[in-house]
Amino acid sequence: MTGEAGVATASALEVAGVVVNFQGLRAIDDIHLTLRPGEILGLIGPNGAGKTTLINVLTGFQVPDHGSVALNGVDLLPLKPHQRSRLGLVRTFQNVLPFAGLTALENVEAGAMATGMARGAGRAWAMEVLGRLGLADKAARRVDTLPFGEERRVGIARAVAMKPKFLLMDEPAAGLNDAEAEELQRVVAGIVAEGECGVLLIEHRMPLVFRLCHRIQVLQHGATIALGTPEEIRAHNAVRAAYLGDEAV
Ligand SMILES: Nc1ncnc2c1ncn2[C@@H]1O[C@H](COP(=O)(O)OP(=O)(O)OP(=O)(O)O)[C@@H](O)[C@H]1O
Repeated sequence: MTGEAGVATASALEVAGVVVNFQGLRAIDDIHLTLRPGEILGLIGPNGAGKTTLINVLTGFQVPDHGSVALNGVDLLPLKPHQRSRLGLVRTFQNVLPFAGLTALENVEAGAMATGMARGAGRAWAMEVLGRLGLADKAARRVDTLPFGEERRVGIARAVAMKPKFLLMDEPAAGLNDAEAEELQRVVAGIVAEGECGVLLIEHRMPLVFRLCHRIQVLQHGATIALGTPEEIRAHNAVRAAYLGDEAV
């Protein structure tokens, strides 16, 4: 949908015609992407395809040379990272949980407070989010004493406490064992089902991506080479040749 000023107004995160150059290297080459509420969109591609650079464009850590990024019709490019997260664009990091010395509850509370909630309401909301992610009985534990999979889930809980409209997940399953990855899959599906938020999932574990995502967008050398349902991507010859190889998905 297009409004009077030619700005997209649909309820979505919309990337149009984004280009990023690094000293002669075109890291992102005319990317278009649409993420809707309630949708899990996988972003996959070989190392160096441009996935992290695109996330940095979305979150405001990389200024694109061309193109536009809009959230529910609001132009994000003039906004700073914290302003974008206030609008509901929230990111989880691969291996970073900055408050390792704090409890699970304190970490998730930090996410709640970032939305501007008062302390009491923030604590209650943080407890609710911990409960939703199966971590209620870990609230008082310092995160650096938790198993790796639970520590990772606390990081996701902190992002969920920020009430994202769109959640950007950068390799959430990296380093998890199979049981933890399966639990993560349930958690991500639950976040989308309960919160009506949309998830952009960057992940190298293909079985997880193909089970979880509604649509998958495949990047190579900074450009989109395929976009479709998991079934369509599985059957896509160029994707198999470029990336999936013999991996069973
Ligand atoms: N700050 C930078 N300066 C110069 N080149 C960069 C910079 N950041 C990324 N690149 C290059 O841009 C290209 C895209 O990198 P990017 O990290 O976005 O890929 P990726 O798909 O996230 O890869 P991976 O799966 O390994 O994380 C690569 O060729 C990379 O070397």
